[in-house]
Amino acid sequence: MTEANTPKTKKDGIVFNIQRYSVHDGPGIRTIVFLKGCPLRCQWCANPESQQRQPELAYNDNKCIGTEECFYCFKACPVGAIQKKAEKIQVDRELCTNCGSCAASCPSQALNMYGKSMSAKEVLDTVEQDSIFYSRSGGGMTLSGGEPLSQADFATELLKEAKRRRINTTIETCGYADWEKLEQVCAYVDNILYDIKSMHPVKHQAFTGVSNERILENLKKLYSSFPNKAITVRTPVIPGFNDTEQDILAILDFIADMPGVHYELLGYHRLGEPKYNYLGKDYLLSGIMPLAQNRLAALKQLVQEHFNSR
Ligand SMILES: C[S@@+](CC[C@H](N)C(=O)[O-])C[C@H]1O[C@@H](n2cnc3c(N)ncnc32)[C@H](O)[C@@H]1O
Ligand code: SF4
Ligand code: SF4
Ligand code: SF4
Repeated sequence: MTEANTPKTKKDGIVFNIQRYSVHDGPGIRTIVFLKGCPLRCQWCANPESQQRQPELAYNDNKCIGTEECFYCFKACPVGAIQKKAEKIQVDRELCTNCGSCAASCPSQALNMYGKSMSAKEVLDTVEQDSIFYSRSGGGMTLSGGEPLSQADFATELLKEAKRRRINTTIETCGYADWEKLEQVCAYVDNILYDIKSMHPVKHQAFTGVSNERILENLKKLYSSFPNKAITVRTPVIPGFNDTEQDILAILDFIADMPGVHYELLGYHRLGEPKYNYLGKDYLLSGIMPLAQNRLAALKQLVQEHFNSR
């Protein structure tokens, strides 16, 4: 491992991106901190680089200047995982240990590491650079990922530090974690964005790798344990998985006895698709197009009418 990828202390976390000036994922202008690691494998996941907990190597063929020009990566790899392929390279993922040496030697950033070790102070010092925007817009820091609860202790450190610096906090979570971890983290969160991807346990298992039982149970506990927190349940609408009226009505039914909980639909997008290729992974939904605007609008209308009739 290179120095940047080696946790400096036990308290450090693995962060793969800090995105500034976001107007999604919480109120106002926000800085999104993306933590690595997730127990789910949603087939549509826009952040495949988030799923594995440890830093991992990405290779973008388009940026490689060619093995005739440099081939520094070959010399840097201690395990022989890099070979020539049509004047460029290929990475043998079976051999690769994600040590990062090749990425450090690559002059064109064709090779890159997703994820690096950071302390809570380092993260918050970056987040705080935008505090002027937060105070004007009601924004703050959002923890995302990956699944922030898979680094629950680090997430708690980040949130505590944000609170100490009077920064508003939001978390985006799939809700799949031990209840104690969810409870621990949410104690320091102002807004909770909580995904319910489907009410159907078998479909949920098939498309995300886990059943939805624990997720649904955790939402009930969250609602009763934190009556004053702002909770928004969200559903990414994925064609062929959960894009029927019945799918959405079943979720609305589940949250019907949780007054005050907001609900939002997110349109499926394929912005993450190229990253699957960089990681040597297959994108299983490559033939699936985003939902037509009018179908998504009709589902949003359904949600609106449901709330109006309550
Ligand atoms: C990347 S996830 C991270 C937080 C957490 N792991 C979760 O799934 O809620 C953030 C949000 O992006 C949504 N999302 C992921 N991939 C998507 C895609 N291809 N299209 C639309 N929304 C997507 C998720 O449903 C979630 O609401
Ligand atoms: S990250 Fe993988 S391919 Fe790159 S030097 Fe390390 S082992 Fe070799
Ligand atoms: S070091 Fe980078 S640019 Fe050079 S051959 Fe390897 S991947 Fe291509
Ligand atoms: S739970 Fe979130 S981060 Fe994890 S695979 Fe699904 S969409 Fe991606």
